[in-house]
Amino acid sequence: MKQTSKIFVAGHRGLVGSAILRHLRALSYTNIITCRHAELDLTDQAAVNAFFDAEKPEYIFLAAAKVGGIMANNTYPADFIRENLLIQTNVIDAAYHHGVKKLLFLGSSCIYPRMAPQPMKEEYLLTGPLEPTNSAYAIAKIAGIETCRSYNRQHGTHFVPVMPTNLYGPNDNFDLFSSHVLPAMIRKFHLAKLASQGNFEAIDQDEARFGPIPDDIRTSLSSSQEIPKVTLWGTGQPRREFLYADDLADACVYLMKNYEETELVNIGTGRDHTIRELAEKVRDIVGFKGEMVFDTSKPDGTPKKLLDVSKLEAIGWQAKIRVDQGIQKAYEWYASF
Ligand SMILES: NC(=O)C1=CN([C@@H]2O[C@H](COP(=O)(O)OP(=O)(O)OC[C@H]3O[C@@H](n4cnc5c(N)ncnc54)[C@H](OP(=O)(O)O)[C@@H]3O)[C@@H](O)[C@H]2O)C=CC1
Ligand SMILES: C[C@H]1O[C@H](OP(=O)(O)OP(=O)(O)OC[C@H]2O[C@@H](n3cnc4c(=O)[nH]c(N)nc43)[C@H](O)[C@@H]2O)[C@@H](O)[C@@H](O)C1=O
Repeated sequence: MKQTSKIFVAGHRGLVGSAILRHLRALSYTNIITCRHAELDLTDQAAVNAFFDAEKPEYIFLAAAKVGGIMANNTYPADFIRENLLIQTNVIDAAYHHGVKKLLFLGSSCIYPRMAPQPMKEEYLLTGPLEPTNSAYAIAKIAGIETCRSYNRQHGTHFVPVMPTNLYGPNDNFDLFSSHVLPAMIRKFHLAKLASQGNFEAIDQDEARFGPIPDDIRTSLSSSQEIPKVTLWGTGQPRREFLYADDLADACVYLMKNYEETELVNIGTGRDHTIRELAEKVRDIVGFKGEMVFDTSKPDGTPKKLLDVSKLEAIGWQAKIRVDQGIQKAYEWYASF
């Protein structure tokens, strides 16, 4: 991939796509193409083909997808499987027909079996049953891996599936129903801190910027003189691994330039934390002084998800941003609005 190559970043306004775009610009790539969802719906095959006819990209980062946390996945499985199958199939097929030199397909660590041995190696794919809260999304992503492999085998393309762990950073989704855990914690602790300071104007501004605050959280923030409690989901015992989006972007560009094979590669840090430990870190970084409670009526999901990153390290890449530094950066981004 040269500085002047024509590079399509699909999903450039999301968490991952925006980080890849920032990274490519910082590295002085000059010929990057993007298209907003409102102008190009990637589930529409004819529209995707017309876009490729007009733009003729040479390299693609496929970071457009229907994405969400445990509750969104568990509530809308039909949307997750349908939209992801359509987006990835349309883009991968158009990439083949338009002679794209290399494509990186973003999968997810939820492709591995729920009870896979830890840390999870690439070869554990399809060795056991999936986690039920996100099986529809996981099966779409597994189909994406097999689509890349099949086009490579039949057509000699160079389409590479990469499997990132849980991600966070600027342009994350902070909606308290559909987000992942880290942005949800940042927002819940921040709102509770504002309420404990009596800063209700800032809470209204937060709602205007990041979307509606659910009624139960609103009530806990507005009513009393006491410091509100922050309610988190599940038992707090599941373990997750977190990678900052800019580290992921660095890994994706590194693999695009240096990985000549086509088999899938995990992208993570190799370290995990319990949800409770993570909550304590976020609470301290935000500076909230009150209590947190766990609502065990909400699902835990997979008990433990930690990627084996030895393949990635052998290719020459390692994560650089520690989780406490990353949370600090993500909180600064969120609180700057
Ligand atoms: N976030 C995470 O923790 C993880 C993410 N990943 C993977 O990384 C990739 C990117 O995820 P992430 O950045 O977090 O997700 P985001 O939701 O932040 O971004 C997804 C982007 O895709 C766009 N998009 C969605 N549907 C369409 C469509 N039909 N046509 C055109 N554009 C569309 C969205 O646009 P709009 O917002 O306008 O709809 C958005 O810009 C995904 O493949 C995901 O599976 C993997 C592991 C973990
Ligand atoms: C990236 C990955 O993301 C999803 O899987 P997940 O890792 O289970 O997702 P999550 O980030 O939403 O939750 C992680 C853990 O955190 C707990 N938790 C506590 N309190 C909140 C909370 O307030 N919000 C959320 N969302 N979770 C909370 C929650 O109960 C769970 O135990 C899949 O969509 C999957 O498809 C996928 O690829």
